[in-house]
Amino acid sequence: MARPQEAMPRLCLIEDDEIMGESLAERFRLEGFDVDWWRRGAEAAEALEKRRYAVVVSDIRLPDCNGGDLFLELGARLPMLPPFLFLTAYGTIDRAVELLKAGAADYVTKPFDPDALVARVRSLAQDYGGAGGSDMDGDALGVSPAMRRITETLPRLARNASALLITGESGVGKEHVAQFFHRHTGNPDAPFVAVNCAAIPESLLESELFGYEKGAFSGAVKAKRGYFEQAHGGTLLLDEIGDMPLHMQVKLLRVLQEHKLRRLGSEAPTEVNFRLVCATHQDLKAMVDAGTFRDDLYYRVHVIHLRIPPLRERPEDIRWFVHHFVESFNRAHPDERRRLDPRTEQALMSYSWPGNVRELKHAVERACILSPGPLLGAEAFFGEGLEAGKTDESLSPSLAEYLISCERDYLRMMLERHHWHMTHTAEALGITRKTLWEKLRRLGIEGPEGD
Ligand SMILES: Nc1ncnc2c1ncn2[C@@H]1O[C@H](COP(=O)(O)OP(=O)(O)OP(=O)(O)O)[C@@H](O)[C@H]1O
Repeated sequence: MARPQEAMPRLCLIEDDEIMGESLAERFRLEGFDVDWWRRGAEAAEALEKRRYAVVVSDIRLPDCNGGDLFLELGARLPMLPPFLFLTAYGTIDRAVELLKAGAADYVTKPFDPDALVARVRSLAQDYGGAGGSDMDGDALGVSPAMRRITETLPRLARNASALLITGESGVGKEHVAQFFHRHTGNPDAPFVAVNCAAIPESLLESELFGYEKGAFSGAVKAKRGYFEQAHGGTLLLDEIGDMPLHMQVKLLRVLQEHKLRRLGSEAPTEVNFRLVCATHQDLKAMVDAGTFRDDLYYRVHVIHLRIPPLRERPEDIRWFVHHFVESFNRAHPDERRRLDPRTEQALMSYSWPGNVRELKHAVERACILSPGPLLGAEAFFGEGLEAGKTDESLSPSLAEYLISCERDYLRMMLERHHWHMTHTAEALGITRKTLWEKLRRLGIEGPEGD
């Protein structure tokens, strides 16, 4: 099947030299990029304002301006810039280093190895969000293969499935995915009702879910529709379904089978029809085995199961989310636009994010608010101890450096344990070989002979 158009990474090439530009444009097109080639800085600036690119490859010396000034000027004006990679001649290396400090992604010195350049550009495009197309809009769940698969599958499930089970650690985005499912059911105006089963006291759960008639119990001064009824015609999310007590599980199953319920204090049945999304961070199968979750309900809700991987298993999404949340901040605060220092990105990607997307979102929001200037440095995320130029030795190494060194040591230990067998090590770590390879490259870990 043809890949959708936006899956092709869009490259902005700024190069005035005809021979160099022609050969780069051709090479990148052959490599599967959708290339826009601009000879002048002004044309490129206009395009960068209008189109979304996955990556920019720019010469520093251009006929109408300096590529570095163009980058700085756009960075100050636009809410978000794709990664900039500069092509530098010998005499412009100092300038390229300065640009790195100002937030550029990388530079290569002419003459360069075209294969290495393609590999670097591909990795920047992937880290940033691949296509540079519609990925950053509200209808994407991430850019990792796992999240792309889920994004592609969900609309079909939403049209056909009446029940869905979403599992994953706290904060991975289970409720977000449930809302995405609901938006694609074809009736976006229908109700979406989210209930956290763990947050409702057991004694109130039945009346909250089933509703009650006036006078059904001492506090029932007027009739109330329960969550099941409120979700009628729409989607009901039962979050933390593993926390539902056994006696309520029986009642839930009956509602799912009969599509009817009786409010507390009522004899008359009320018809209810909703799509059910259950979410949990627990292992329901293990709970069935332990007798704390009913097997008949398990089979009823488990028809379609989506597992949302933790962020540490999909580092591509870390950078994508950071940009996504910075962009949200910039939209809300157009006068205080922020952008990321690439060195900060590396530290963010090396951290394991135990609180997943929720923790990352809060960290970005906090960093955007606390950062004194537009460039988000590591100190905004990890504390004042990282402030550039700080000399207090007691604050060294920084948290980011410490986290990176922990990760480096851990990977080395795992590699040694698996005799440096990449596939076995990646499996043991629960990540792909590619992710492992990228981590080794990023952390500067070489094979045993190079050590
Ligand atoms: N794809 C996404 N795009 C934007 N924001 C997201 C995305 N996924 C998650 N978030 C945000 O991350 C936070 C946590 O997400 P969510 O509440 O869906 O996680 P959860 O897995 O349901 O957590 P819990 O298990 O604690 O209930 C929310 O603020 C949510 O808006």
